[in-house]
Amino acid sequence: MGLLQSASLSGQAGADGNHDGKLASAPPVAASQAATALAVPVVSLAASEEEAAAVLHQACLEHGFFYLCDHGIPEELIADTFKQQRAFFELCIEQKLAVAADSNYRGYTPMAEETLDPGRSRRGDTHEGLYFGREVAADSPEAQLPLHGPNQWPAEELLPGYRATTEAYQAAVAQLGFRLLRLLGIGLGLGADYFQPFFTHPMYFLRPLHYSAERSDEAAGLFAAGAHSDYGMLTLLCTDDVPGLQICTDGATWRPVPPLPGHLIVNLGDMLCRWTNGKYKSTVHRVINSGRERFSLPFFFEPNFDARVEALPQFLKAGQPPLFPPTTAGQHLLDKYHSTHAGYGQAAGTEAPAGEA
Ligand SMILES: O=C(O)CCC(=O)C(=O)O
Ligand SMILES: [Fe+2]
Repeated sequence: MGLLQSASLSGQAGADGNHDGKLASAPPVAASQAATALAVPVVSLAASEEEAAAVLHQACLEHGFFYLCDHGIPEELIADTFKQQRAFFELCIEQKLAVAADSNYRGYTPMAEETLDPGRSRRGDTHEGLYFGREVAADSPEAQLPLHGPNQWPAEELLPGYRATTEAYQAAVAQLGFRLLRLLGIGLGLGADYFQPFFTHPMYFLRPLHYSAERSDEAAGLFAAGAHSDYGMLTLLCTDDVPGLQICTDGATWRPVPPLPGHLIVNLGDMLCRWTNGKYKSTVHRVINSGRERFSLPFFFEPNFDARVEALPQFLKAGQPPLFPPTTAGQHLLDKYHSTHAGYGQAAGTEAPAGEA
């Protein structure tokens, strides 16, 4: 699919919500409505930066979700990365727990450890996952920061090629993140390099996920991934061919964003919403499982730990306070990990950081 096209998707009404454009607590339950078609824009990286930035800007204003094509990550690398993740998740629990998430929250998080929508869930989400951040040597001064340090890799003898493949995919998708940063700067009229200084030591995380085949049951409070907005700047998501991702853009209806072969799904996180004082959308989404096992590869692209995230002056109306209090990228991430990961406080041995309003 080329530039300026959009994928028109019709959806099934599900649990309903109310996303008010602010950062996402999950939408409250409301009456069901019939779903209408939703056009998800497609940004092509084969177009000029100006053209691509214009489509991206529109997508960010509308739903904060778009498909990305002509992204340049080889199909074979994607296929190998999924193959390696499947092999990891097929290991027995003891082998997986050998790389259990450490004090930097890097490593394995078991099934149901995460509850993305604690208000509505009765059990943890039906997925297990792994966090791999930007590799930081244990003796680097950066390793003093929360969430920073060496990654934990399964033994090479156990999963030959796992680390090399996963790192190659992570490097490729991180490069894409930097390309999208340029488009964001152009789209906002701030200049292609505007966001670069906030990403000199980015906190990015590849998070291979495995969803069990257990059917989601909204009434019973069981979700594959509960309703949430993403915490960072951008999420670049690659999924297998099993649908499940849904977004709520109108406060009332959940609509599917199905996988499209050769395309990544990109969505904005909270930090862009904060920087633009709500002008760009960090849209609530979730994963509903209809009975098939599913694998996905979200890549969370986040600014430097100490990057200050606050509304840029051009997005403030005279005399009006910003919608969100200022924070830092690191603080926002820690706040979110504390509220959604059962293991975070324990593994980290940290005190809960001061919450934000
Ligand atoms: O697996 C998916 O399709 C989405 C996952 C997601 O929303 C997340 O991990 O934040
Ligand atoms: Fe998400």
